[in-house]
Amino acid sequence: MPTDAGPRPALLTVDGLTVRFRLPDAVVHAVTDLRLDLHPGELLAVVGESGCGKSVLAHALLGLLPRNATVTGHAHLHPPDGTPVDLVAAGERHLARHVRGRVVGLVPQSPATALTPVRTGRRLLEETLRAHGHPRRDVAEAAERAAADVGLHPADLDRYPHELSGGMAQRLATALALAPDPPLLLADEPTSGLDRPLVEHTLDLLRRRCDAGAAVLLITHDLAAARRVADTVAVMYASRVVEHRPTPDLFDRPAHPYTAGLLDALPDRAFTPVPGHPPMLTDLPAGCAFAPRCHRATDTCRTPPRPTADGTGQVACHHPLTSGAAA
Ligand SMILES: Nc1ncnc2c1ncn2[C@@H]1O[C@H](COP(=O)(O)OP(=O)(O)OP(=O)(O)O)[C@@H](O)[C@H]1O
Repeated sequence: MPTDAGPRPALLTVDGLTVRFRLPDAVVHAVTDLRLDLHPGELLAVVGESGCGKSVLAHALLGLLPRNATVTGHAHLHPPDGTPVDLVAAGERHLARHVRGRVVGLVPQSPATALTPVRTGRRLLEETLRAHGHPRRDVAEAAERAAADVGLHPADLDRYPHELSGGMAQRLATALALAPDPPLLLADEPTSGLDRPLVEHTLDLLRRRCDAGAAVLLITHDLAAARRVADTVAVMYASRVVEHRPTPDLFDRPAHPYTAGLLDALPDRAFTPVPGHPPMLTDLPAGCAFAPRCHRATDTCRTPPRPTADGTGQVACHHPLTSGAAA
């Protein structure tokens, strides 16, 4: 995938990542054959309708899926000062000791449930900083600075998670993920529950981390947020990435009919929702999963389209919009 992030080697190379959940009488195809690179300094937004596999992708990268999940493929992480690791093959002990928090930070989608309930925000932040080697003498000051960065008042730090509003818990979770300064941050809907100024504040904070050299994978259903801060956008549909290209190209010349549909649904565009509903991930069609909703579908779409480079990025569609292919 070409990006403007320069020739630096990728920090993360995901290759054929596939996640299945076993249910008593079905298999959920949550992520299928996902391939992408993420470079230092790059902010990649992963967008798509609810249930398409975005959060499962983030959890698969951190080994945080429940026991009914099977993960295959590879996700090679190349930490700047560490040993490369395949996040899929690495065991729980390695991920817990060397990867989670330290090299890969996670802003979880549901911070209220992810925050340890018996510690105040201050204690959580101070413990996180100390666990990642921050000198004890100025840890208190560093915790307040991390809180201020996300717009939390020092007094808010003395509350327990259940005493925080949803937006405050969200900001505390963001501060906890950012505090160890990980080179890779997975931010799963980090702006949910925040009002507009705080949304922009948080997005700008993530952007600044990238500008300082970190890589951010931002999971969001908010296309305006992606447009504001992302270098590249990957569009997921029914467990697969169907289009991936630099942000301006994706917004100006979408190639996949689904991407074009998502953009048409924006209030400042046609404000028309994509017709129909996504398929059940337990019952995907053999061919293109978007075909039943697509006005361009033909018999060819009964076979699955392969991701194909088209000049500015990649699209997986038998009948891409011609404007999208124009490099
Ligand atoms: N433990 C599980 N067992 C079975 N299915 C699961 C499990 N966890 C997630 N899924 C399914 O995997 C699919 C992808 O879920 P995921 O949470 O990644 O969606 P998403 O794109 O992040 O949506 P949202 O924006 O609503 O969070 C969904 O169909 C979900 O129901």
